[in-house]
Amino acid sequence: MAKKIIKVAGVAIIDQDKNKVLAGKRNADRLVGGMWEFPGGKIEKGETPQEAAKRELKEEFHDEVQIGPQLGETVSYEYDFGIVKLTVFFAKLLTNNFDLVAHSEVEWLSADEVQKLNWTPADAPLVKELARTNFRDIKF
Ligand SMILES: Nc1nc2c([nH]c(=O)n2[C@H]2C[C@H](O)[C@@H](COP(=O)(O)OP(=O)(O)OP(=O)(O)O)O2)c(=O)[nH]1
Repeated sequence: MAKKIIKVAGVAIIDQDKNKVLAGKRNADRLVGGMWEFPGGKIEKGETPQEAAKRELKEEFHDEVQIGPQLGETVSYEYDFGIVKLTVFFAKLLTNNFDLVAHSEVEWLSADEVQKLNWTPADAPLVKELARTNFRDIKF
């Protein structure tokens, strides 16, 4: 049987003063648990990827974000449970609650630190792109 396509939107939250990006560690009991990711989740019917990203941030951190340009290209990655199509946007925080609902921890990283974490395999090309980005250059 053909594998299920799972459309996902995530955010690379950046702090342009500190020139850092935020990574979240997925709660251990979730699919692909314990790995680092771009906070976000599945795009629901009728939502744009940007709307999904904003909604997920509200659900996962109880925070509002402003969505900026896309990071790299949409990534397609085949897991045993389906094919994830992941679109990630740069974003900045408009609030600072950081209630951890879906993550066990978060970390702010400079571009040369991003590759030290154990990211989900789908994220590899996006993390590579982050590693060569100056977050201060991102325009909102
Ligand atoms: N948010 C996010 N998901 C990712 C990344 N990389 C990656 O492979 N995924 C996968 C893991 C999941 O299979 C899927 C996202 O689903 P999710 O479990 O986060 O979605 P959700 O919050 O809408 O749903 P759920 O846990 O309630 O089922 O995409 C990433 O960087 N960020």
